[in-house]
Amino acid sequence: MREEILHKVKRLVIKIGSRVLTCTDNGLDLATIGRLAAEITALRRRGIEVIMVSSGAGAAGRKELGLDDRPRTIPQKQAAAAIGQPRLMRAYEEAFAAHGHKVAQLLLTRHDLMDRQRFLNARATLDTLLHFGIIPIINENDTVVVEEIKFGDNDNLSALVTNLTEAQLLVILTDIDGFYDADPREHPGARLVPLVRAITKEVEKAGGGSSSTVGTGGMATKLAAAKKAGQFGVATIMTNGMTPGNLIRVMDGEEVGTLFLPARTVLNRRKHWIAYTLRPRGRVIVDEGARKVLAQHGRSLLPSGIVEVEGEFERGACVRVCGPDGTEFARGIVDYASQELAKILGHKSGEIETILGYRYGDEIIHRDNLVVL
Ligand SMILES: Nc1ncnc2c1ncn2[C@@H]1O[C@H](COP(=O)(O)OP(=O)(O)O)[C@@H](O)[C@H]1O
Ligand SMILES: N[C@@H](CCC(=O)OP(=O)(O)O)C(=O)O
Repeated sequence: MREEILHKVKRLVIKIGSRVLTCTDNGLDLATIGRLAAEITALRRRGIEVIMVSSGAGAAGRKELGLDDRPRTIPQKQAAAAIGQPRLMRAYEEAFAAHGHKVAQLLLTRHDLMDRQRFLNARATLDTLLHFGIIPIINENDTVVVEEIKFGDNDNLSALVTNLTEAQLLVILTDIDGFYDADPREHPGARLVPLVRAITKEVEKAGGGSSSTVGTGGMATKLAAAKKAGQFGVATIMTNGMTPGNLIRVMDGEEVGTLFLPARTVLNRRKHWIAYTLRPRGRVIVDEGARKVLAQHGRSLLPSGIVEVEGEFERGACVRVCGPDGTEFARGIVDYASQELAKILGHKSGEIETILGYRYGDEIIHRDNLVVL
């Protein structure tokens, strides 16, 4: 199975977690960075293009602020990242230069991938860098990012980068050997799972938070990332980045870490973007009949099936679609704003024009703009 997947890999996204890159006292671990640069160089020699998503800016900077533990406020976190990011890049630059390779920095926010034009600009930049044999190193633009436009963790960002770069594999290097069937801190008998065929609710339940003072999101965000990548048809392999040679072992097809297979039904780019890149602005609660036809028969959402609208949003916004019990089961782009929906919900499509005095169409969310999760 691994061989089949690895055989097709021409372009690879490697995500490296903060703990892998830092010493216990929070400074950058230059020896590890040097070793990873050597391993990545070996992959480049095999003709594989590598895009890195690297954490570690915050962890590398917090020592300079005299903080032993996690920064407590958002400005502290942003200040730590502002100090740490150039240090991190300098460390990579020097480590790769020793092997004759050049690196480049890209700092992204969710806005950059939500907006088609920015997305295409980022893609063109990455393609150009790869064309010139330069290794792009991506991180979230922590110093400017606000809640609204934050990815929040580099696991999810790395999954979106596989889409941006059309890579064939995502490798997540972290501080643990792979995915365990339960959070190993709470369950000492937990076992490593070498293969995950599908990221089911049960699998998600086993994914706990981070155990280190530098990591963000823990296993939960890694599972979310593997799911996102999987819905693009991209497999994820997660392994311990602190173990020398593991990256090479993974690419040699050895059974290290956990392989997450891609989903059987892959979402097209537009639907993936709706489901995972856009940020939902509100909720639309539908009745059981509407839930059924949307979820099972792939129909569009009509006003008659809507029972409640929550939040304020414009026409063209992304919203969560929830069943009568409030559970989200789909996401989509609305053709009507929340204020318009409040007037037409529960009515037949034919009544829209009479109620509003105009109409954009019969559907509230057209099936082309609707993703069942
Ligand atoms: N089921 C699980 N399997 C493995 N690790 C888990 C699990 N649940 C929670 N974790 C925790 O997730 C941590 C890795 O996530 P995190 O600290 O965010 O690392 P990174 O900095 O690499 O992103 C592990 O060290 C472990 O403590
Ligand atoms: N952008 C942040 C890292 C965020 C993050 O996801 O960290 P991690 O869980 O260690 O991959 C930084 O560089 O400090």
